[in-house]
Amino acid sequence: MRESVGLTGAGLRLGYHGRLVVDEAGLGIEPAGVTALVGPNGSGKSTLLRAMARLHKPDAGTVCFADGEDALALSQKDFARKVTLLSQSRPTPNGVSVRDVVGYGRHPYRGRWRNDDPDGNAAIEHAMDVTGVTSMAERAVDELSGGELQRVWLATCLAQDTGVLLLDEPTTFLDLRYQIEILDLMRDLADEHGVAVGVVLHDLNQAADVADRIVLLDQGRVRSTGTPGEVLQADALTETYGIRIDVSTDPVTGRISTQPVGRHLHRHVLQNHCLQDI
Ligand SMILES: Nc1ncnc2c1ncn2[C@@H]1O[C@H](COP(=O)(O)OP(=O)(O)OP(=O)(O)O)[C@@H](O)[C@H]1O
Repeated sequence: MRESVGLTGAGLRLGYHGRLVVDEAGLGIEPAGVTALVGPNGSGKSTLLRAMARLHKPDAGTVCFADGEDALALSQKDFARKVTLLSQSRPTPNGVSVRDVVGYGRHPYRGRWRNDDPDGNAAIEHAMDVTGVTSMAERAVDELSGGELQRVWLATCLAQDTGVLLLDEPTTFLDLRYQIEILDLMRDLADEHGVAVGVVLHDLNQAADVADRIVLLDQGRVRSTGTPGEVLQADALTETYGIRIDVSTDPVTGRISTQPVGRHLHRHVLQNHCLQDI
């Protein structure tokens, strides 16, 4: 992996067609760490992450590397050597093999000739290996399932070999095994390779398990930033999501878990009461 210096957004105002959807947001994606962005639908998570990846032009604010370098001023190629984004949806090319799609990740290192990139093949094979797609390397990507395709796009990002890795809901479409493997992979990249990982997650428990820091967005504003224990507070979550959310911490492991309480859960309470009455 390339050396990461982290990526910081400050005072970001982001909108669509004059409608402001993110206001004065700050976001630090620290090196050797995982920063999770959480919040309700429409709170601005994807827009903020896309702005950090230069895919959404801010109306105001800055995006800089931690050494002060202005990320918005770099050439496309230089930026792509430092930052990559796994976005929520990408157009699926027809008839292109998995290996070739993963190879797209090497575009910042390629000049006119393929042998301009001596590390390319090893990076592609490694990315396919850690995402479990090597066995489908010769298959066309348009024939894959949603979860298989998600892993191929993740491999493409990993092949890009950047110090900053941004992921927008990477566990969507994935079965339980691959959800957990992607969380493990994020941690390994941060812990062993110093990568600065920024990830949008809907599952607050996954965020609590994997992240060093959590940023909670509420209607386009950063409501709180801090460790999982600091941000995942029952009152703040209940207010932000508009549904009762209980939070508990395992006294032995310290693991935090959040439990949204819906009406359907009353069924279990009623059943238990009935059983006790028998
Ligand atoms: N291309 C677009 N054009 C106009 N408005 C948009 C566009 N994309 C998003 N928005 C609006 O911007 C706001 C923030 O959307 P965004 O996708 O950033 O939220 P999010 O927190 O990622 O939501 P979700 O959890 O549903 O993915 C929403 O009100 C959304 O309707």
